[in-house]
Amino acid sequence: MHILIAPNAFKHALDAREVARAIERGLLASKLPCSCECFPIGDGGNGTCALIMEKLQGEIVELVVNDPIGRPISATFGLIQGGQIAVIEMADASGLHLLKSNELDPLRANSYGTGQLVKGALELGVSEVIIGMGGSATTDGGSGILAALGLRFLDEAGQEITELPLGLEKLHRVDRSAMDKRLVDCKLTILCDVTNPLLGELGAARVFGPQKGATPEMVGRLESILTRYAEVIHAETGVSISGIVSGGVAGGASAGLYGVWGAHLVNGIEYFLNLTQFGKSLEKSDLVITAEGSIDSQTLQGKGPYGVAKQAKHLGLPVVGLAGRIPMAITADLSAYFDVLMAIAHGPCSLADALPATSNDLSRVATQIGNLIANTVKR
Ligand SMILES: O=C(O)[C@H](O)CO
Repeated sequence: MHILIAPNAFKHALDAREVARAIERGLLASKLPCSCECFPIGDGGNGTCALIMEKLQGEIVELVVNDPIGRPISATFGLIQGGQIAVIEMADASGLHLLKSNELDPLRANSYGTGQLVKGALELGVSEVIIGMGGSATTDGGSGILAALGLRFLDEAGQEITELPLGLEKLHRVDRSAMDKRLVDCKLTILCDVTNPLLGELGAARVFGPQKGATPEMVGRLESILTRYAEVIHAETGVSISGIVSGGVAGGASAGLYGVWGAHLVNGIEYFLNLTQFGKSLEKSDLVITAEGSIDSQTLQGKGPYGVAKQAKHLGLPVVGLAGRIPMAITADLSAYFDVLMAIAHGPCSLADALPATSNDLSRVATQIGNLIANTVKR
């Protein structure tokens, strides 16, 4: 039996590669004679571009850029297709993981460093930029990225606003005249990790602001800033960004880049699986195991395990989903994609106790699955 192991990362516990290895370890320790292929996946968030680079064997370029709160850090981007396409991971320069909890600063954290990476790629003459978005520390609507590319944010008196995103409370208009001219001929594709819109109850500030340190008062201010930002971009470009699907990705950076640069917003996992030719590995497999910290109805909104299961089901393959948390009742929607959905915990425990046990839990459950199949096949 050939088993394809295609998990996402378990946030705060293991990256996708480690998850895959833990499952593989468990299967190989079982009674099931099997071969495994580890195919860790990414849906736009942390680690996605590193996995793309690994699969496509791209060239890595290193640059010193600003982190979300303006400190210099070393970040990388990748070049694929003979240097024609740059692959950038927003979290590399602007990620939440770069800040300690006492450094979170949602009104001032910005995406300027990601813009510096884009500029670095343009310097090398790329004709397309792919940005994996998600896992960001910012709620600046991508104003930092756009500022690094020459967009000027002006107040009513025509003074340039440099403190992003807080200064955008006074935003009156934007000036595109000094923007990098190379953007015109460069395609931008954004791999989106969620479908949330820029504004409103399900928007970037309300849903993701709190995990970036925003208090309820800050969430309100960020929502007003993004509302004003959307109005000003609309006035300048004629493009409405307030309600577009996935406009709330990475603090609204997807929306800002859609409005000003004409970015193509795509489902992160689908794009990832196509780019890395996941289908070829599927064709060789008898069973697929996917996993993520949590698998529930949200997963079906386009998250990693859903993308994997969808393609596997298209070929009629059985799919096992492993997660730290699953719903009490498995709905028909979920069972249409996951033949078996299992929580991996070894007993009732707090998240703090569960996280360090993730690797062992995954291996133990994988061994159980392997043993079950081995015994079933024997009979
Ligand atoms: O970066 C973020 O805000 C979240 O991952 C959603 O995109």
